[in-house]
Amino acid sequence: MATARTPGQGPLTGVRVVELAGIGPGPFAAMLLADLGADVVRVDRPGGPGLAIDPAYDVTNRNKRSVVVDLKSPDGPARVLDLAARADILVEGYRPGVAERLGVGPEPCHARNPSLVYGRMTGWGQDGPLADRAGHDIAYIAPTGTLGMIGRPDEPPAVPANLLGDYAGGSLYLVVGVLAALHHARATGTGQVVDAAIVDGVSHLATMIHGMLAAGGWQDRRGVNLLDGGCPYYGTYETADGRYIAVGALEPRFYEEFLALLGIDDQAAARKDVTRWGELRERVAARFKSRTRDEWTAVFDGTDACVAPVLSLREAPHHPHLAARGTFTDHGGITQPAPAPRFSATPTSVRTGPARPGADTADVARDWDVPGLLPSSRNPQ
Ligand SMILES: CC(C)(COP(=O)(O)OP(=O)(O)OC[C@H]1O[C@@H](n2cnc3c(N)ncnc32)[C@H](O)[C@@H]1OP(=O)(O)O)[C@@H](O)C(=O)NCCC(=O)NCCSC(=O)C(=O)O
Repeated sequence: MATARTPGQGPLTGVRVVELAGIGPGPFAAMLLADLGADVVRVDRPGGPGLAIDPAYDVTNRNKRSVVVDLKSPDGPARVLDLAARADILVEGYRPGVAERLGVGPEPCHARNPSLVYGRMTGWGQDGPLADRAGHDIAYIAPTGTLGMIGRPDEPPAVPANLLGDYAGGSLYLVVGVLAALHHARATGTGQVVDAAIVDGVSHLATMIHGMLAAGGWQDRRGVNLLDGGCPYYGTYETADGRYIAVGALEPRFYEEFLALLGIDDQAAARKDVTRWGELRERVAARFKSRTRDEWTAVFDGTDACVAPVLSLREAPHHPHLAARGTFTDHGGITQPAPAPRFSATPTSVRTGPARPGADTADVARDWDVPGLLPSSRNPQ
């Protein structure tokens, strides 16, 4: 019998993923795989993970199904190994050694399924002096140099929520890694362990900056460089209504269009003359202060001046361009980002809302042929 949560749709249709529930980057990586059509079974723990939000609003569990397995019960590990035996990819985000201690580490999984891709998501990585230490996004990005490079020169580093570490440096690298390893496993029959550490991924994101640093084109401090707000035609400005507008007019022709529309006609030479950047910044700031954000947005609308309004999260879905593309979607009464990227032959969508812990046990037991997941078979009378 087909169910409302039957997986599918998207380029990863037919790929089976086991997610051992954790917080932050692991669940988001598994959501990405689910968005792309994989059959993701989240193994929730009794009582849920530490920082869990209300499951009904935990949108990073959309497009997944959930079973609850107590890995500390005598038969718990065997249930997860049964799932791993039928899976292409497993994702876990415990501290190093925890999965091994629970009996679901790479060794027993590969003994059951040699082609399994075993993806490990952590902040510090599987080895190194800090591997066993607890942490969160901000502590992982701090030593990489990336936290220190964001913000104004005379203020503390700006905190980029948990987007940079958990999701960009963490989840996205895990997903790239497990899909690359899946490609290898399909070609050779050999699985492997993918060690995705936020510290590695975030450092890797700064590759171009390190090149500029080596070339003398980037100073090793924040807020004084071309792309970190140090440049007057690449940054944000306050408008008359206390909101903000963003400018990224780097190339000469875009810079000239920007100045012309802003109403400044004597600063063309300032673009390449750093000694004039202070004056240029003041002139630009004064102009932007003279009208509201939305008035300036209308001025630059339809031009190549590379200017855009800084919107809030609630405003974003209503931006005309994002609305036209359907960048956000509504599912179950929750406005949320639609799956990305987009595929011409295998379109994706939000198929189901957040999986409720344990709600799909019967369906998964049947579809994956793991009857041991069912409570009755665990406790035969
Ligand atoms: C986040 C953590 C610091 C949380 O630390 P801990 O609370 O000590 O959890 P651990 O991962 O070390 O261990 C998980 C514990 O749960 C138990 N466990 C796990 N799953 C189960 C199931 N299914 N059943 C029973 N018990 C379970 C497991 O045995 C461990 O308990 P014991 O056996 O009793 O030890 C750590 O998981 C971690 O470093 N993870 C990797 C990096 C990471 O995800 N960082 C947070 C990113 S989120 C973020 O940055 C942000 O939100 O901001």
